[in-house]
Amino acid sequence: MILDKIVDYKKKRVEEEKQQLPLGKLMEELSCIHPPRNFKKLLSKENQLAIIAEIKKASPSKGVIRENFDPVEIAVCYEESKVEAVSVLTEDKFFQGNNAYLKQVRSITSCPLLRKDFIIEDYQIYQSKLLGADAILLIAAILTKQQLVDFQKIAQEVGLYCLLEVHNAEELEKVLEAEGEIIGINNRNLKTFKTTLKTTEKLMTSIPKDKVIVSESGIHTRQDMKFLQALGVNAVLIGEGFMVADDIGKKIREFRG
Ligand SMILES: O=P(O)(O)OC[C@@H](O)[C@@H](O)c1c[nH]c2ccccc12
Repeated sequence: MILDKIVDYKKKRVEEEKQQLPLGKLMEELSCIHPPRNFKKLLSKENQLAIIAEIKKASPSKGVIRENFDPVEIAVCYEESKVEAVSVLTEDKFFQGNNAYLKQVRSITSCPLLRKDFIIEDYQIYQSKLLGADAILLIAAILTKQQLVDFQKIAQEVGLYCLLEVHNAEELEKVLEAEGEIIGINNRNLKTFKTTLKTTEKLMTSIPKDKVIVSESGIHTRQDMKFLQALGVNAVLIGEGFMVADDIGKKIREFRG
């Protein structure tokens, strides 16, 4: 499965990164770090579907999605369009992201930033903070319940929100037991890459009302937005839908209606 491949590569990649900047040094640099921008509050506005807009050049299923890709230019556009938060893909092999994008984007926007990557070790959490993230993604499919608990604790200590991602009932149960507060439902089946908003519809019913719910992937139209809003979702995470647009600002206005 693709996730296994990504995680194998990630393990090697993190080892290289540790060589370049060992944990001890990284922690020293963290001592004078930014307070987080309030990711959670911005996603839980009443009567409004919040948008987390993603900066994503490529994906394993689609290859390159946006040829003329300038992360800073996209971030400026997202900010001008007043999205609630921005997600920056930093995974370099399968999504053609880069850690540097996060740093660059932070300096030019005041939106809260989600680091979109495959976190499998403590090291990456501290690194996310140093790169300028306000929130990190924790993917239940690749982490144990204990890791979800431990990683959330570290994130809280350094001042990072966590978006806990699930795509089936077992993963959701694990995330609820780990007491995640912001839950992302990934509409993409990671084996077939197919997306269906029914995944959100189905899993939503088992999530307590006090959680913030984000529907992720496969959101392509104003209709999709309306459907999710009617379900009571708090926020949507959209990558491709914006990345394929020539005029991203116009696309966002269209989605908002
Ligand atoms: O481009 P889409 O279909 O709008 O999807 C965005 C986002 O949900 C997707 O990029 C994503 C969801 N979970 C992930 C985990 C890792 C990498 C990427 C993702």
